[in-house]
Amino acid sequence: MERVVLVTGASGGVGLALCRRLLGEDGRIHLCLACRNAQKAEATRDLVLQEYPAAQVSTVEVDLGNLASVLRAAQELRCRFQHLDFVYLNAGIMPNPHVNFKALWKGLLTGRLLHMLTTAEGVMTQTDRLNGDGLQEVFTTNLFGHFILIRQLESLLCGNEKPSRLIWTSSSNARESAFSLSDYQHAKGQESYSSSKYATDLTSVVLNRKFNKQGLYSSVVCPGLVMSNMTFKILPVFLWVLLMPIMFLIRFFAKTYTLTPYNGAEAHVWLFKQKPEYLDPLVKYHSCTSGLGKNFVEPRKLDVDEETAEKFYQKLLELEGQTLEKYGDLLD
Ligand SMILES: NC(=O)C1=CN([C@@H]2O[C@H](COP(=O)(O)OP(=O)(O)OC[C@H]3O[C@@H](n4cnc5c(N)ncnc54)[C@H](OP(=O)(O)O)[C@@H]3O)[C@@H](O)[C@H]2O)C=CC1
Ligand SMILES: CC(C)CCC[C@@H](C)[C@H]1CC[C@H]2C3=C(CC[C@]12C)[C@@]1(C)CCC(=O)[C@@H](C)[C@@H]1CC3
Repeated sequence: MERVVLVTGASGGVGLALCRRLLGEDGRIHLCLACRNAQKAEATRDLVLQEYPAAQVSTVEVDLGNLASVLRAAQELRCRFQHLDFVYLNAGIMPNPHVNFKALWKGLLTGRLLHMLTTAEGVMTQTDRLNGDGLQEVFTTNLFGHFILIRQLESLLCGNEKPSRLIWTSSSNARESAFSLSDYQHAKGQESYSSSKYATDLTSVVLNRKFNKQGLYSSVVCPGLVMSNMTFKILPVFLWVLLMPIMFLIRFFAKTYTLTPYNGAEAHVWLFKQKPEYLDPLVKYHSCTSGLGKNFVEPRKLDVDEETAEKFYQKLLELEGQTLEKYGDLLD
């Protein structure tokens, strides 16, 4: 029986590279591209079919930052499929990024530069805003929209003969100190991206605890630093081009400088080939590239407190309850 793979944020960057690589691994999968823009989704489908003309590729429209759109997409997917083998929860945003170059300079003097260049700790801030649902946009797009999506797809993911896999694109920028249970949407701070990725790690840990017995397995990956539309919003493209030789040099010391979306998708593709029972739920799988350009995957222990993870999960369930009450008319 064909395997069905759903990829969010499939229209560019890591998501698109992942779709191409997955079809290279197994041309018989049914690939469903989840994109917020229908035209982009069709263009992506055409692009993928040019490379793999015999592939089965469909599209579904979903704006992860808009909960009504997420509920409609879930309804559509429930009608189309009986089972989802893999869901790559990859779409993500980092709006209005600001780089603190002074901090990088200080890092050079204090010996923390390499750490800063790979995690952006103390280097990046963002300005977030409220979306149409009255929720923080980064939290909703990067985590909560995905959470609602998988919860609404539970019948396709849990309790079936075959296991199902969730693979979240997290980040090495995920940091406990950017996250707080009392402000889990990160309305007050300026590190909404870091907070949303830490929240992603917490969520994955609890999903494993609650759903492994029902055949659902969740993993988190970091694609490393990748040149994509997201990073092109951090610095102007010409500056990135000028910095490219330096970044290739940095890669000799920082293996997470994967730089291309193809390399960034290494951990996602590796997980596609693994048996879920053998994976560690408390590990993040990092895509890495050596100085000479060889790709590999490095597992690193997650920095999560399981009690905080459980408390946060309860808060997600509360917010889910409010969401479903608000959009009752969109439910079956
Ligand atoms: N680039 C990097 O260095 C790193 C990236 N990551 C993570 O990797 C993932 C992919 O990012 P990357 O490929 O680099 O960035 P891109 O900006 O290239 O891709 C992001 C994708 O997410 C989609 N997307 C954004 N907002 C929404 C939304 N509201 N609803 C549906 N889809 C949406 C975009 O769609 P559209 O084309 O319509 O904009 C696009 O397909 C993200 O989760 C990011 O946080 C993690 C670590 C490092
Ligand atoms: C490398 C150059 C010589 C200087 C570039 C300075 C900064 C623009 C980068 C240094 C560390 C980078 C970084 C990210 C963005 C660009 C930097 C801040 C990320 C935050 C991008 C998104 C992620 O998810 C993280 C894994 C990246 C961590 C490193």
